[in-house]
Amino acid sequence: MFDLDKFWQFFNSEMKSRYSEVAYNAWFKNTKPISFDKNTKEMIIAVESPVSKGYWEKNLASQLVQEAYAYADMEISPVFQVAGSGGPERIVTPSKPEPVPHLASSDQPDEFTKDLQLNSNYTFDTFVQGEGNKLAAGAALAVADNPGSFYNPLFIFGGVGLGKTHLMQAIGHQMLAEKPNAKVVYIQSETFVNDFINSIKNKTQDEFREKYRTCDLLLVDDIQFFAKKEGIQEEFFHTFETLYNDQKQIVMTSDRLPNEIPALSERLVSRFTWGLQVEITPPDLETRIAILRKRAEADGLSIDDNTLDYIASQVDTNIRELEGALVKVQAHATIEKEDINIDLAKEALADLKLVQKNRGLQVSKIQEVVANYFQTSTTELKGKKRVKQIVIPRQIAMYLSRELTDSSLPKIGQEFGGKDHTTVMHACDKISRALKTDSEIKSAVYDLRAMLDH
Ligand SMILES: Nc1ncnc2c1ncn2[C@@H]1O[C@H](COP(=O)(O)OP(=O)(O)OP(=O)(O)O)[C@@H](O)[C@H]1O
Repeated sequence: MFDLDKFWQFFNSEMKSRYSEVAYNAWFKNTKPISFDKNTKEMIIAVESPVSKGYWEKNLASQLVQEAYAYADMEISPVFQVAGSGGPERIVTPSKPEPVPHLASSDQPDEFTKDLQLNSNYTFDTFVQGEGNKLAAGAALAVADNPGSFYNPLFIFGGVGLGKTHLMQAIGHQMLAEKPNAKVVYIQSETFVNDFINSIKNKTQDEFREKYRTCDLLLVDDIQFFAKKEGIQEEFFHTFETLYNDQKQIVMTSDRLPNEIPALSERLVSRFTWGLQVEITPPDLETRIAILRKRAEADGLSIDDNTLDYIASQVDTNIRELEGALVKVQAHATIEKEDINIDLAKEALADLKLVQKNRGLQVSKIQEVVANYFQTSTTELKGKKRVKQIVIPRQIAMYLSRELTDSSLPKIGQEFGGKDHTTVMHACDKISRALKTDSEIKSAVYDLRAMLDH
């Protein structure tokens, strides 16, 4: 009798030994069998996202079929279904079983060293996956596994300090680990701009083109700086076309989507969307703790769970700052000659709390919290619907934005889908008055302030 759960356990342990941890987490961990029909041989498997489905169908289904045969002489015909909604999908995975070796930039062949400044810490092994980044990590792995074919270009976007550069460079490390002679070019977009300008000044355009148009992997960080630079965009367009047509991989990062980059030419916007665009969103508490734990381990620090939890709860939007908080605690412990514990962490980070408070909230954060509270969406808050269930939350969100941020009325209007500042003013007046007469609104505003910690 074929036992589906047992077979899946067997298959998973096989895959665990064959794939790196990152790849395993990305492809297998959340994939589950649903049913097997012994007459039709159909095995239904739930995968996390459409991209995962595509990847399984293209790259992993055959392994599953082989393993079923190896396990029970069983022929199966896998069918993949997407379970739940996965958000902006994209996925992952190196087919090479070995973990990705680290390669310090000093190990690069001479011809690349002048362009290549890969940070040796930015590998897949050191990258912690969590809710906010697993699709991006998956996509990066898929690209590292199949450069130039799977998702080209790969466009990683998201807020400051969330790991975009780290992931992008991890692709570079993996390519160099597998093909040490590959030509990997990693640049900040400003470097491209400067190189281009210099090449015109020095009449070295041929060298410029040679550098950018003949690489195997081009990694361009913070591409939003191409905004409004027509000549650069024109040049980059040709670079892109050449690499793309030669099936060379292009990876870009940005703080926003291509169509949100001011005055980015239509043809670049369209090309940037040919491959895959994947967002990294801020890490949840669990991921932040995991990042700190990994970092502490790497630094040989022993920190108990409560203290890690405390530090992770102090910085919630930027991993660079999260790492900074750990460094601060570490420094404090050295100066005070004490072990790291929660009291010491509190002392060390006391001023961080102040800074964070003074820095104030973002309107977007307020919108998110208000939308959640009233079980609506930020899109509705920014929209035009005039029904009461939306109008009240929208007005409360405007009121709190006015009260708790430094944003001007026009700026708030803008953040609410481009509304006029008089609309914001009206909302603020209305909620101020309601606070005196309407107990429901009063308690909602009270709760929301508490949630926003203000
Ligand atoms: N998931 C993660 N696991 C481990 N470290 C991470 C992770 N995400 C980010 N980091 C670390 O956080 C720091 C900031 O990451 P990175 O520079 O890649 O962010 P970024 O999104 O490119 O930021 P920016 O928008 O400023 O360019 C780096 O030290 C990086 O190693």
